[in-house]
Amino acid sequence: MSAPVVERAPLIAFDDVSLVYGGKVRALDGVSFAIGSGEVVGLVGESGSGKTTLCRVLMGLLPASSGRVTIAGEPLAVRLARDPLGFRRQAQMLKQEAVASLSPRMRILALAEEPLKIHGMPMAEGRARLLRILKRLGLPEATLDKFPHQVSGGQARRVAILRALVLEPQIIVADEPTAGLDVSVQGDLLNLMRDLHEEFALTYLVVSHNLNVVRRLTGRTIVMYLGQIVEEAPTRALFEAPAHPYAAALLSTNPSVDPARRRERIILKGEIPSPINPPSGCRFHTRCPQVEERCRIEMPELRELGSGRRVRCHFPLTKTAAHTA
Ligand SMILES: Nc1ncnc2c1ncn2[C@@H]1O[C@H](COP(=O)(O)OP(=O)(O)OP(=O)(O)O)[C@@H](O)[C@H]1O
Repeated sequence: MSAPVVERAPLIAFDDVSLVYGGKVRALDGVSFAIGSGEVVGLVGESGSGKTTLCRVLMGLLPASSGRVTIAGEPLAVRLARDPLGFRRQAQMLKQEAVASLSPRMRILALAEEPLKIHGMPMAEGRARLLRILKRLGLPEATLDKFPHQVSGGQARRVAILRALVLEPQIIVADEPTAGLDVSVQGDLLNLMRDLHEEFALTYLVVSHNLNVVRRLTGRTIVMYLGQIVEEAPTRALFEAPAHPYAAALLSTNPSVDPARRRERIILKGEIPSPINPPSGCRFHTRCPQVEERCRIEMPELRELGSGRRVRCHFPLTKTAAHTA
């Protein structure tokens, strides 16, 4: 007799999640996705598409207006009520501003120990872990005696990673992890993040305007437009042939090193509309290069297209069309 199949709940699941600010700004609108333990998922979309809001809901900083967020099968609201500090350890956010917000009067050692104190973790054990991670991050021990302004941008970013990793998190939400760094330092940081993912068995959600960051780091990418997921696909497949016209336009702005893959840049008309008064039908129809009558009236569902791809479009691009778009 074969063993019963045990369905494991995904580590992170959003089920029809909406978030409305102040009763009228619908920043997230029916967002559903799942991230399995150990996955590295990218989140892209232009400014105002709802990426930061999604991260804040995931981190339990904003309650969803409707829908359900679950962490390993448990509703996030229940988890936060049951074990708030446990969840704050389990899910860490790496923000670009995290470095700037480090207290300038505290030495790096005190800054790195601060999360351990806040979480009441045993100091001796925590410090041993801190030193181990410090070394793994390629930071000399002398760094601990310095103040934040005495280290380079790349090192400061590592200090922020150190502060997150001492808490032994499982989930890392990285918001623009390489923004503001020199290109060579960016590459090092991405390599480091990739190694840490393996070594610390982390699950990443990577938010970035820099599509190359997402391409290098992630296995799957979610594309958002005006509070909705418009496409989700394995990263490689998405970059090769986006199926949603918005994804195609967004990715066409990314310079490809491979001339065979270079596409013509698709320039979208106008700005992203306001989520206070979103367009009827497909949210993207006001800017879509191949809009049809149906798109103005009927909102497309997020449909499975096979091979792990979901697309919210009545007329998804075929592979050939995407290449010649
Ligand atoms: N506190 C708030 N109150 C009202 N509206 C808000 C608030 N925060 C964000 N918004 C609006 O919600 C929408 C989504 O914003 P969000 O910051 O999540 O987008 P984003 O994709 O993260 O943008 P960026 O890439 O610029 O960070 C935008 O229209 C924004 O103006």
